[in-house]
Amino acid sequence: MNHLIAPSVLAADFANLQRDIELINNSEADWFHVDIMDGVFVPNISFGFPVVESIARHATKPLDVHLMITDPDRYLETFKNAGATNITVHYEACTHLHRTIDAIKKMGCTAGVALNPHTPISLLEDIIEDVDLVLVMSVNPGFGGQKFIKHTYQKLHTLKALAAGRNDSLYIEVDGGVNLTNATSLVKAGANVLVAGNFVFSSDNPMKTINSLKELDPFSNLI
Ligand SMILES: O=C(CO)[C@H](O)[C@H](O)COP(=O)(O)O
Repeated sequence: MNHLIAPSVLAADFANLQRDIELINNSEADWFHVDIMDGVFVPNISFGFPVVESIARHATKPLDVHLMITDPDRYLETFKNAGATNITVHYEACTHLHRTIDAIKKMGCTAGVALNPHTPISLLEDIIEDVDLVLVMSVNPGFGGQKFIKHTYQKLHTLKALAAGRNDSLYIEVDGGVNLTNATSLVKAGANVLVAGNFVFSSDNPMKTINSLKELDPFSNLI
């Protein structure tokens, strides 16, 4: 699978949200990454259902919704109705992860599980076949613009090995501090979805930045 790019709307200009949505629509990005923070699971609050509905109304690409919230089961259906294509919940926020993943799929969405930087890949041993996506957090969740944690490379290798032969269509997503310096190495380590927020929207030309991330060819020098 060629790698996908999911610009994080968290770093967009909320006063010009429609402009930034159109920018993503017209770029080579594949998905919209939509971060939901509740101020409890993470020490920050982002935005809620009306904003997700507005994004969905204007977006021409799938909405990849990352729930950084406690007890996400309460809101799965509301996010689906707001326009989510993929819903990712945190391993650390779920008591019955298998049930939650099942509920997301039964609604017709793809289902992802996110891991905080301290949470080992090995904990996915008994659920790797059931998820569509694993989101490896490469910063502690809650804020954009943080420094990339290098141990992520090791986690991507471990995840790729865990999924091999058991879930070969798995989306392996990396989120936090992604930029043009580490993107090639991340794809080589196993990531096939790159989330980028600040690197895109703080750049002089966000469209060009998205397209540069997409046009990387990490395997071009391999026979
Ligand atoms: O989930 C997130 C924060 O919890 C963001 O998606 C992530 O941090 C991306 O932002 P940036 O690319 O600016 O690091």
